[in-house]
Amino acid sequence: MTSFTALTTITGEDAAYALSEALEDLFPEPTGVGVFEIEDGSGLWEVAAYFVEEPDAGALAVYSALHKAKPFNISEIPDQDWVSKVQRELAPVEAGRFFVYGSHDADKVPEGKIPLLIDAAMAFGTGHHGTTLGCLRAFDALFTSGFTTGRVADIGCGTAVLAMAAAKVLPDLILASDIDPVAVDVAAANVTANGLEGRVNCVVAAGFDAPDLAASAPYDLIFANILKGPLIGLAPAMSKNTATGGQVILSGILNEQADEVIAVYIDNGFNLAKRDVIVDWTTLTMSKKAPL
Ligand SMILES: C[S@@+](CC[C@H](N)C(=O)[O-])C[C@H]1O[C@@H](n2cnc3c(N)ncnc32)[C@H](O)[C@@H]1O
Repeated sequence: MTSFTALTTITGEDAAYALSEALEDLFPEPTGVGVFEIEDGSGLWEVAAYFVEEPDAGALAVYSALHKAKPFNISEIPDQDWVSKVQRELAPVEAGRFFVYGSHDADKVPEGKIPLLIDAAMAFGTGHHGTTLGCLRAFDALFTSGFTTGRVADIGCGTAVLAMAAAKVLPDLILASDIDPVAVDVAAANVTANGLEGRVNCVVAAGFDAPDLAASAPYDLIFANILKGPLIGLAPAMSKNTATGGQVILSGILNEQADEVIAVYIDNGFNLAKRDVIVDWTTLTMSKKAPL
């Protein structure tokens, strides 16, 4: 594991997103996972990994990538127990009927809320970021409006926060995938910690590229909280794997990118049903039209 400090004018998971986007431009394929501590006191965020393996070259690449986006200073720092450090700092999050909390806040779950236990680890999805929160709220709204059973997939599951929210309220088996094997291990541990063994199946896969995911398609609901580029790249597969009348909840989209993503999904057979903005981030709910 290579660790860097990043001195930056943007904060928290937004900084992590900016890092991911800048690095994605330089490296088409993920090559590892990096931990970046944002030195403004906002905490520590994992960056899905787009830098070369050798620390020196990696540091250089990260530095160059960041200079394209913002004036950053990067330096390598000694590794430490990042997970414990983050766990001490995270507060619980309420999202509609869901309450996402770490085990240090087990005594704070409010009466009547559906608890999702997620301890900070090496995967994205503690509920704090506007994209995760947007997806949880969009799902909460769908459930309220009558989506109480269906085939569900969570593409880019990270901690499995969205898959587990679905499994807590729907009777169906939920399929989840992530391209990062570390995230899938974290997801599986969270599924166990939440008593959802056998209810959520997490696999390592890019998009739908796994036999388990293909076998359960088409889906009535697909979550995909990944960046604009992967969302657009996956649009034909999302269309193929969504049942007529089914929904997709899309996030990881900066507000200024939303129109482009909507246009691509309309071209792939979807209608826009709902658009939610949380600070800089847009979450879209889109439904699959019947074929002409
Ligand atoms: C922003 S995180 C979302 C995590 C969680 N679903 C949430 O809403 O908080 C995006 C996740 O998507 C994964 N990912 C990125 N591209 C992917 C792809 N093409 N297929 C599957 N997973 C992907 C990343 O490894 C990362 O764990």
